[in-house]
Amino acid sequence: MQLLLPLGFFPESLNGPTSSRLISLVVFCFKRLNMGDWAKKAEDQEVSKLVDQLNIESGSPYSQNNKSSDSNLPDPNSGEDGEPDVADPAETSLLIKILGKGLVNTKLSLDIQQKNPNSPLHSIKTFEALHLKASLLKGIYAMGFNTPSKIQETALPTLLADPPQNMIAQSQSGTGKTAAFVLAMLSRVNIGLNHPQVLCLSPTYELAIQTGEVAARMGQFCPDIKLRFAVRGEEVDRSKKIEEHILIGTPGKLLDWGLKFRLFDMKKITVFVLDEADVMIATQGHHDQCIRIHKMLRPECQMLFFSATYDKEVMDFARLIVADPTIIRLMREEESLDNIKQYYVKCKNEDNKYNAIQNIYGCISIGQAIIFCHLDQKQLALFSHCMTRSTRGRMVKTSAYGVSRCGFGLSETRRTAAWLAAKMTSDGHSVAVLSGDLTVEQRLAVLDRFRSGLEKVLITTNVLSRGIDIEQVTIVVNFDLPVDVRGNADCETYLHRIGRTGRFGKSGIAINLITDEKSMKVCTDIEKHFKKKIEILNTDSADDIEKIGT
Ligand SMILES: Nc1ncnc2c1ncn2[C@@H]1O[C@H](COP(=O)(O)OP(=O)(O)OP(=O)(O)O)[C@@H](O)[C@H]1O
Repeated sequence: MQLLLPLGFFPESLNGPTSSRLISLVVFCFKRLNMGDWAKKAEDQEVSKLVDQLNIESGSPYSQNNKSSDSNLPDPNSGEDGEPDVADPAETSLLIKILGKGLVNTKLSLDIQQKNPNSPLHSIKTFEALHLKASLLKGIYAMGFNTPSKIQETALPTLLADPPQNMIAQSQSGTGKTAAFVLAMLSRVNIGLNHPQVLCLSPTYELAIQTGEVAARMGQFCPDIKLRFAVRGEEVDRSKKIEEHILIGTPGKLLDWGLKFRLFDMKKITVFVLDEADVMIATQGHHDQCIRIHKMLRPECQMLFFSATYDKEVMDFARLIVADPTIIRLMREEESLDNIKQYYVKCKNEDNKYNAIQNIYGCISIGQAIIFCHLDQKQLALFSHCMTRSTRGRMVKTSAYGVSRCGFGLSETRRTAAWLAAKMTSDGHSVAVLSGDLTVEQRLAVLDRFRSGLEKVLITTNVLSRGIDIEQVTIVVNFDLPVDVRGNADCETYLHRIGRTGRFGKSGIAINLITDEKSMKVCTDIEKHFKKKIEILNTDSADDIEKIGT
């Protein structure tokens, strides 16, 4: 079995940090090989009937929104077509029946949840039913996936269909979107052709690496499929065309390689995946780069957009640039998962916020925690400078260590990750800080240490709000609630942040720390937006805290 490891999967020419990551990934894949899980197959008659019904009633398994395929892209700011906020209910009601139900009980085991037709993790069919290549099926089972989740079961037949169909898909955080599009990417590769055929764009370095790791694991029995990361720090020989089949990376790097250096031909791309599509469309820098790439692709290229959230403008825009997409959407109240219990804590001031965290830690056992802060640029720059100097490239006890060494201005800049990290460290917690201001190597090192459990608390910013998949995270704390530039609730970011816990049906806790009317209003607006209760938690009461931990 060891001989089947995906050595051929890894590009020969990789050097730098990513290649060593790939080596450890081989080891990782090897460790995780679990061929004992082959057998389990769950069929649920009732929901199978629903799907059959769906086929009959809609004439197509999925909603079709036949928008223009015009490759002359419209002005993203002009969006005046007045489309409804959610997809036409008549078109999507059946889909929503399958996808939209929240998880019902956080305490149920994964298996039970997957058998529950009301759970978005419920599987209607088996992976075999998708008629995948045997080597891919083997990879899926080796990852421990027995049955597809709802998004996988619903999306994969369309993703794998011939002729290829475009898709704009939404499913809640941690329900298996990445695995779905990665499977589609791997299935589409023609190993007879030695050039890039699949592009997968991620908003951050970490997410690109994580997606590549999923692809490597899933493709571990497909040694001929080659993948390459197109991320910051990844060197490329400009005199040689890229030969790997799949490129996963950030838009800027892919644009450099494809357009500036012409190291591969965009016209030969057959699958284009936009992960976290809404942020890729809505964020200025990403938007421009993604659209430039998109414009260079052939109209026949399969476009796959995935995210847990799409606001109206983003969805309208996506529907304009993706020709005839199959759209899988959730209703607003179904976007947040019931397995993530949400609370808010009223605090008098920043110090009091810290006390709330202390009290929670004192009363319940927490696997790993992610704490989201707002960091202003000045603080970040100073903090990062201190860290670089104090650690000399090594990431040991990163943040707090660096902070104390450089004498970070604790008094007036209390509301910072550094301040929080220092305080938590002095209380005996093992803490790491990850912000967009670190070098990519530092960021990856911090994340790796946290992922492997060396640090139990990760203090971070929105840079890690999306996609990062760490099973052991049981609690997410919004030390500062996410707001947009005008100070209004940033509901999408909130949902992605809390989605770092409660992965694939596990139970999770999200805690929002509130200090004033402004932050209370943000919290209430988020509650109203998702139509999901955020309960008050009194962290001065051990009894109350214990209740949330049960
Ligand atoms: N069919 C499956 N069976 C068991 N586990 C699965 C299955 N599909 C995905 N998973 C696991 O569930 C976790 C979440 O999956 P994934 O990261 O694909 O979710 P996502 O929807 O992309 O999340 P996000 O919205 O945060 O990006 C991962 O650890 C993944 O390995």
